[in-house]
Amino acid sequence: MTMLEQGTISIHTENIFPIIKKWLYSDHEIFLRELISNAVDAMQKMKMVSMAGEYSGEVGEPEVVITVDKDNKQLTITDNGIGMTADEVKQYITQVAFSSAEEFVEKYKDSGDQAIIGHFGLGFYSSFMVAQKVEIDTLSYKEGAEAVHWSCEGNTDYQLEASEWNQRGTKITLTLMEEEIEYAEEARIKSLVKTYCDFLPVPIKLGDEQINKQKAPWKESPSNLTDEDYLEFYRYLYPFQEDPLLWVHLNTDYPFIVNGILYFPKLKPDIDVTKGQIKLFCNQVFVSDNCEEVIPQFLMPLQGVIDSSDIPLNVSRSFLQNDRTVRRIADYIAKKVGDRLKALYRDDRDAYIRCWQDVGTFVKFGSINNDKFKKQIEDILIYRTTAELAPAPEPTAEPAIENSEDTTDDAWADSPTDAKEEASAASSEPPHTTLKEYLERNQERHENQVYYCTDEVNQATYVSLLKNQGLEVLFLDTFIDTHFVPFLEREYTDVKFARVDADLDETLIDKDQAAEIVDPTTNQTRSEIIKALFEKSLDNSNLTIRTEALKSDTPQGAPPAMVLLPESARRMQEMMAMMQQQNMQFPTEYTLLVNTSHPLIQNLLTLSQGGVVQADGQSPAGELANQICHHVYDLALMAQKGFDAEGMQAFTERSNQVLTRLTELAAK
Ligand SMILES: Nc1ncnc2c1ncn2[C@@H]1O[C@H](COP(=O)(O)OP(=O)(O)OP(=O)(O)O)[C@@H](O)[C@H]1O
Repeated sequence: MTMLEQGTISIHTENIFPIIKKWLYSDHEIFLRELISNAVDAMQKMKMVSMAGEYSGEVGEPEVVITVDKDNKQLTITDNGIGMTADEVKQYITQVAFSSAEEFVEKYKDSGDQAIIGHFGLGFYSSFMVAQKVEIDTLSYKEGAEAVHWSCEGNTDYQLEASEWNQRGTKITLTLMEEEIEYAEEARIKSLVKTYCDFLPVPIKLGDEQINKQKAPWKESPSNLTDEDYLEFYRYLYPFQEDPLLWVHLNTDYPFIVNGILYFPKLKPDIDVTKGQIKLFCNQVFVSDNCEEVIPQFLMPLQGVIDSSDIPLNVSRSFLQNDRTVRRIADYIAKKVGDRLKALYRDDRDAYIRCWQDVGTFVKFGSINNDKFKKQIEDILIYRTTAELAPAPEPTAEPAIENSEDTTDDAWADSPTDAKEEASAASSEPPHTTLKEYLERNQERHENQVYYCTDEVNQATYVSLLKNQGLEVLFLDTFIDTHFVPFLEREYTDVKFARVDADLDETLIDKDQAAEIVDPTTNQTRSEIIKALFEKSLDNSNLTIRTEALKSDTPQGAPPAMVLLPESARRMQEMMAMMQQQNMQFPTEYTLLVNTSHPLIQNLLTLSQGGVVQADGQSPAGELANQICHHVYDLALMAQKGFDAEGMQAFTERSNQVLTRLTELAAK
């Protein structure tokens, strides 16, 4: 081989090779992505050169071929791209590539411990993280070009000589360092290609076998994709997961380029909302498994792909967070998600309600965190309700937004609220309503007062009590609602929110009941006697006994007793539990509301008054009344909290005693 040149790579600082070699151990693997990207670039340039008529030969089908040779610790990456002349090798590899690698390392050093997103930018020289020697054999497409061989052993000296390489394009040969021999394993290479280069638009072969998927659906026009295509892509990205609820196809090229498909997954209870699951790509090359800085925080649980060459990659995360384009891209994504939801609400209310349980969590989280998003979707925030509502309006004929190409950026200017505001119930789905509709509907009965339920099972007694008396209850029963209710209160300062068990609405109380009539002999009302009876029996200073006659259509339509937890005390308890990451402790102070209209309570009063006192001072009837007081209390409490072991045992024992006593009486 004739030596063309022997030189010294110009360096401006100390040798950067040791830095590159040591650089972020866990990320050595990215060298393969960098080399394959260069190969694909070279092939795309070849295509352009040919299209411009600057090359008359056969371009051929582009492909990247990788070979591994474990015995010789070698890995080669070959492309049939544009190739390089000796001058270009000197210019692009020894000068440009080196100085850009150097610049990158400089920048990295400045950013201290801050992780640099994607580590793009290190380029060709990243191969020195794994190779003790890197060789290039390349033949340019240019007429009369001669093949050249460049080699460098990870120091500042390189050789450039003639090469026997006789095909257009470039072969990079890495002789791996001893400790990097894993990159001569076929399985390792396959998995790296699948991770980083799966969607590159040219076949990548390991020997004869193509190992990348090649089709990037997010680059397609949405109108060319069917629902099945979107689902198939999701299943490919996230195997063994339930199908997503809906998706949004992002497709814009002005004022920034963003393509992507975002999926709303079914939410799992243990989901970590702080951990992103969206894959970030740059020109179809995988960059990172999280793009927390790029997508708004509230959309973090979304899945899918974002591809943008406008997101700066070789910068620190904090730089990225403050980058104007990145912020605008984040806004764009949030707006598209909002548009998609509004289109679904408008076009298919049933489908919207069906996925609301999961999607609603994102939307509520988004409303709390992002004012623009809140404004965009506030009219489509819905709540399941106990009201029986008329069917939803027919959908309009406007096309769904996700299927429209997008080339505009109104960067979330005040978006028009085009959602329907009429009744939002659906034929086959449980009725749902917006808050505005709720307030309007109930203006007469309970103006600016919202009753809500956080646990349909435990609060069933309360819900049916309110419902039976014509009061409408909203279900705010997802984990985000603990934060969402205070948020709504801040938004609607005139409106009061009370959980169904917080207090009694005046309309539930029957004011004309006999229980309030004063008995001239005792000078007490029946209500006062019942109160005293419970106070004495339960003997619990933290417990307030309140007696009221509850309205009911049938004698046993309202429960004999209920536990009321004051709204503010309960919320305080919830907040403490959240901060300490513990289960909520039951508030220490609360009220037992005893329903004086209930036959059980009326019988109890009679029982407590009518007993014969025995010689030993005991009154069997009085004792039974005492036990029944406890029992009534336990039953009311049971709706609110389970028993501990001791409580359960006492409850069972007492139940048996009461039943025994009652059967004795009945048998007499
Ligand atoms: N396989 C190849 N075929 C043709 N030219 C190549 C090839 N690999 C590298 N080059 C040339 O070397 C230059 C430097 O490559 P390098 O990977 O360091 O940086 P880059 O690709 O320009 O940018 P990046 O930092 O994003 O990787 C390329 O711009 C290209 O001109």
